[in-house]
Amino acid sequence: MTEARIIDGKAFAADLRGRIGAAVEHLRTAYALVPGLAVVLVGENPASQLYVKNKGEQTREAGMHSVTHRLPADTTQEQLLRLIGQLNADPSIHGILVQLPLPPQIDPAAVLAAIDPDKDVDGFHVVNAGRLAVGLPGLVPCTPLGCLMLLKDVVGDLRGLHAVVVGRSNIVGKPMANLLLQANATVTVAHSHTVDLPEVCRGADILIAAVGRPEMIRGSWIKEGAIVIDVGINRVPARDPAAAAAGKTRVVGDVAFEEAKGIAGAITPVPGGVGPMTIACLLLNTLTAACRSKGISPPDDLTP
Ligand SMILES: Nc1nc2c(c(=O)[nH]1)N[C@@H](CN(C=O)c1ccc(C(=O)N[C@@H](CCC(=O)O)C(=O)O)cc1)CN2
Repeated sequence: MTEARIIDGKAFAADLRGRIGAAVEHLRTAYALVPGLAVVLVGENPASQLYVKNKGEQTREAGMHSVTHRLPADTTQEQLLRLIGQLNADPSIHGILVQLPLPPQIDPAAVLAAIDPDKDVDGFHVVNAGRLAVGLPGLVPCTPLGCLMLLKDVVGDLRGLHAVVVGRSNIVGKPMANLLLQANATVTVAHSHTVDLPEVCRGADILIAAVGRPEMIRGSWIKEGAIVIDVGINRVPARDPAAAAAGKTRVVGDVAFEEAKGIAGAITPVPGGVGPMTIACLLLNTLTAACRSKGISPPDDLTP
């Protein structure tokens, strides 16, 4: 039995960010255009604080204009909507992202609906969801876009392959299914009501795990040679009991990696797989939004 190829999302994302940086430099010299990204964080969720810090750093490293708005946890929906209105009207900002989750007094649907769809670099606005569903150019959610890039790097052509997406969220599962359909895969979307989920998964040439449940997908659910893309990022107690008792944690995916790697043909690790692609694709979407705002074609060697 051969071990699966480990798909190095961290290296792929670093290379993509380098290519985005080169494209940004070209935009600056050829068109005097500097793509700008505004990230809005409400509250003090520690994981969100880290993601937002990384987004700012990586945006600047790519040569883009970066603005971060850190708002207190008791910010009202009205205050947040006012800020979004200002960012929509700001010509130096081509991409707007509101970090999720939001505090309970704020309705995320109302906030996402307020972002100009052409600046919606998260791709969460219903206009962009609709564009993706009918195959029109729009902005595509970053995590599924990153998964598609990794998949295409491993298999090239997805035509006719059976892809099973486990999870049907608006942020990952549904856009992922639409992207796979566009790539001519045969797509099954499985969820909490699916009958005999292990058997459904065993039918997959490509298995996308996006359920948010630590190590739920076992090795025995995977077809030999399948490509497994693990979107899950779950914090569980550290392996060492003393460390766990001291509150230390580790990150695992939705797939039982140690079991799966002996069966799959290729698999993304957690951490270091899909996660780093999310921010790289955010930069890509910002570049795309900036180009479109000036009627410039985005460089096609960057898109999957
Ligand atoms: N507005 C948005 N909010 C959130 C999104 C999003 O795409 N848009 N996604 C997640 C958080 N996220 C980016 O915002 C994100 C998550 C994980 C990673 C990452 O690189 N993860 C590392 C491991 C990190 C760890 O150890 O905790 C990895 O997988 O290697 C990047 C970005 C929710 N909110």
